[in-house]
Amino acid sequence: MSMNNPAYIFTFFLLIVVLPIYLLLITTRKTNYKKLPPGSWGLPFLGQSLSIVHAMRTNTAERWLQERVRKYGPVSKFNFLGTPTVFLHGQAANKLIYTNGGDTFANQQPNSVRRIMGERNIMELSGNEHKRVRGGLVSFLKPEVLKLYVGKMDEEVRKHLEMHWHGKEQVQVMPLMKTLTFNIMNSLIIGIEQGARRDTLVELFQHIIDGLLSIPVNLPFTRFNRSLRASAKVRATLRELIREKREAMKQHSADAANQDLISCLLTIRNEDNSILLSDEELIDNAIVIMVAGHDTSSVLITFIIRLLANDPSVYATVLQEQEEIAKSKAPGELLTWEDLAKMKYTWRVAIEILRMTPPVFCSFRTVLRDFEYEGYIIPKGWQVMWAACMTQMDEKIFPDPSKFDATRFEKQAPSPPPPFSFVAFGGGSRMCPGNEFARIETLVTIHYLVTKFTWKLSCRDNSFFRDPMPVFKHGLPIQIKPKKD
Ligand code: HEM
Repeated sequence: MSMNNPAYIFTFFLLIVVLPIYLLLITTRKTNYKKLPPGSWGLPFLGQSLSIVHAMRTNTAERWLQERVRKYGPVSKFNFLGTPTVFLHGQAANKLIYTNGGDTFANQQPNSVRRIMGERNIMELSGNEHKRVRGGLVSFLKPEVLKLYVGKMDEEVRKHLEMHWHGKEQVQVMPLMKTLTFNIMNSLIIGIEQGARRDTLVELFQHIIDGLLSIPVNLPFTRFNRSLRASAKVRATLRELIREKREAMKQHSADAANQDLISCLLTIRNEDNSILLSDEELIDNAIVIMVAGHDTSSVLITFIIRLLANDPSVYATVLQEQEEIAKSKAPGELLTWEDLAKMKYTWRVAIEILRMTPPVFCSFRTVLRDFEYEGYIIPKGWQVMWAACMTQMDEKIFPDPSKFDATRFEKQAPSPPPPFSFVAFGGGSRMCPGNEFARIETLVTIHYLVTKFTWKLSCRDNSFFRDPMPVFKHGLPIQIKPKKD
């Protein structure tokens, strides 16, 4: 082949010029990207959103995540609802997320959640803003204050049983527990008593919840659109309610101020006498609390009712504990804070249920600055996602994780779970401030259920799926019989 031959010139050009440039590009690209976590971006825009939403709806989401971990390890990237996301798994990852200050992670929710719940809701805020709003909410949700409301919760539970359980042979547990916990929240958080206004809010809040993890496409008839419209209507109702409460406080100040969370927040002032929370902050946070509070607790109580129907030994121990407390009360006497302190076994049962089936499946943070974890770079602007079930069902931490064992959480158990492994209520500065509220309403409800009724499951399929909260396919129907007094 002559040196002037065009084929020779072309080959020479390839070897001497193009190949070195190609190799240079490849290696540079490798250097820039080699530390990004493994995983694929999936479909344009949608990424893996449809696949994970489908896994939740078929109750295979835990398996979906476990397969990711098997394939890519504890750190992997994917695209969720249009945002580059890194999925982190393990106790060390939980610790990293819960203990890192506001400079690495912001508690920004997916766009759909932010638009529905409002920009000023506590889950969107960081640093001092978060501290201020959280401080306001905790001033009502702390045990010293909530202990004064045990009687009010007791009355709500009894009213509920009177209206929806007594005189019935069959009930659907899941919708009823939603009604009950929603009514408790209505009474203690926003202070709306029974009536048409409450009934409208129940429906609107269900639309809000349905849209939270939906694909954020705002077209008529999408879930997201229905949720946004419901959120606007709830806001209008709460604005009106705040106006009424202010008016009532002017008339009979002290009484009206101590009725519920909103009234309590309306009275709290900063040192310079300015109001602690603006009306918009009050509204956004009342919505968050109503959503965060009623759906989670109703799921927990429903799981307990299912377990008590299926496990005679756990049922017998819970019943014995509750009957002893019932025996110590006069007819009609309300439960007290001290009674709840005696319900230790019942609460351990609840905690073990939260371990195996945490109502909150996964949580998110936004990455504020590039950081390195397990040898990978997680870039600023990405979203971090983690799931409580991943450590709570890890056999290295909780041996035989699929076995229900309420003794795991006994103080004297041989090895209590290590920190950041049981995270059903989250952790760190953002740990659920409603855990005490949830404990009270759960214990009061179970007390009256086991002492006043017996029940058995009346449907073969009592399975559930996630939407994103657990939903029982048939609402968990049960046959009930009242106990003789
Ligand atoms: C069984 C019941 C409940 C469970 C399992 C639960 C679970 C959780 C979890 C896991 C978080 C943290 C999420 C994260 O880190 O991103 C959280 C936060 C929160 N929960 Fe709960 N929750 C329950 C009941 C309640 C109740 C009854 C209320 C209100 C009365 C409530 C109010 C809140 C609020 C306001 C936050 C946000 C805290 C912050 O960002 O500082 N929760 N909850």
